Amino acid sequence: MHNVNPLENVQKILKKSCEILNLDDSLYELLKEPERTIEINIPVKMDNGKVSVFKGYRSQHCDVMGPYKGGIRFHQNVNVDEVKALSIWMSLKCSATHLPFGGGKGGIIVNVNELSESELERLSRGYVKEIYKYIGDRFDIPAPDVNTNEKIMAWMLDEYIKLTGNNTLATFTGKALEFGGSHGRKEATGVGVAVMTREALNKLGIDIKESRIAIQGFGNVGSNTAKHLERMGGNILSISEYDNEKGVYTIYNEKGFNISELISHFEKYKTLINFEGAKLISIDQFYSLDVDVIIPCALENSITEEEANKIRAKLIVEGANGPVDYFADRILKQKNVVVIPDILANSGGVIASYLEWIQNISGIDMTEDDVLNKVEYKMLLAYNEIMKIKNEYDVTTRLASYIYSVLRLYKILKLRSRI
Ligand SMILES: NC(=O)c1ccc[n+]([C@@H]2O[C@H](COP(=O)([O-])OP(=O)(O)OC[C@H]3O[C@@H](n4cnc5c(N)ncnc54)[C@H](O)[C@@H]3O)[C@@H](O)[C@H]2O)c1
Repeated sequence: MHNVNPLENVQKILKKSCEILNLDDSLYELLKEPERTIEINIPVKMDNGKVSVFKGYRSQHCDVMGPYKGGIRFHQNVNVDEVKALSIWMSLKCSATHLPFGGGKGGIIVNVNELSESELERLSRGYVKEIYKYIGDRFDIPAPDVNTNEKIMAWMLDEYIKLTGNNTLATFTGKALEFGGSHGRKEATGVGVAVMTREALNKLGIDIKESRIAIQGFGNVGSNTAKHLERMGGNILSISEYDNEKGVYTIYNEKGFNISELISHFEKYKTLINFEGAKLISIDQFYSLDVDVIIPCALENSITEEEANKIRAKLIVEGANGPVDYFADRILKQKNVVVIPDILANSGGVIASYLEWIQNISGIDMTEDDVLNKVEYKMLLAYNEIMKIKNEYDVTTRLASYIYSVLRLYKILKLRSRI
């Protein structure tokens, strides 16, 4: 069994796509690491009066297409390689979907469940205090990621404005509607994942109305993906979630779940267990389910060789970033399982963030329909272009997506004489 960290994971595929393109040796050397990674220590006065110091990062990968753009993650497993990898994926995602942004990502090593609300606020403001000189609406635009949300964005933006006097809303996206946020932003990633699932199923000759779907993670991406797949007629048979006390658990119903009821249940009880008609199954059973598609929407490396060997689904759509590791990917290829990669599948979030940024800068509002239609339009454009590359080079959808993104980055790097 191989263990690949997310940075090695993205570098391996990046290298392969650069080799296939065979353009310039320096292309891979330039793209394999971020332009800079900032490491910070954040002192936070805890409720008991003592100071705890938290480690945080901001990685800025490549700014040739525009300001760095990417979320900030609060998680106990955050580490520098993960943040770097996530920033590289952001560059590739922005390039694939023709956004005027480069890749960025941030994170703090913290278990949010161990902090009170006021400690969380001081930590969020403390992060901005350490990085405010290196972000800005034309330089680096953060957003939420795992365990961060519009409340945290409000604290961060407020702190940024206080420290800089630059009263712009456009420095952070993923904000509350009342504080410069955009209609449709919360749903956008899930809408995009659902649209990509529909297209890929269609290509496999499976009618979405007949489809059987399993989802890992029922947070922002997972729950909105489920909601929109249900709207399109898909049947969600199984969902795997994580609970601080119980660990990973999985629910299953062969007839499929009513997603709006499931979302209400999860909001109310913070667990999917005891939902009417939900049978508990093991995680091994989850991966070997007789379903058409598995949609991982939790964290990186959920699907390693072990899980890949069990998978019977014909399609994997990566709602999360980096959920299938490099070696699992090779097994899935041998098994003819189609994988729609993260840099394409979950790009709806950054597209909506781009539209939020445009609204903040221009002062012109968009409706939810404006935003979600634009998300779908841009993703379908990227999907169709990537399918052409897939056929031309006879490669997997992941490699085709990388080739497409890297080629666009190469052209602009060349125009700007950076290589
Ligand atoms: N939120 C966005 O707009 C967005 C956009 C693009 C990519 N992503 C990526 O999607 C992934 C999920 O992000 P999110 O915003 O939905 O986060 P989230 O915190 O809202 O949801 C993640 C969910 O996964 C669950 N989970 C964690 N570990 C699990 C495990 N081992 N098995 C099953 N469930 C598990 C958590 O309990 C949580 O409910 C991340 O990789 C993130 O980087 C998010």
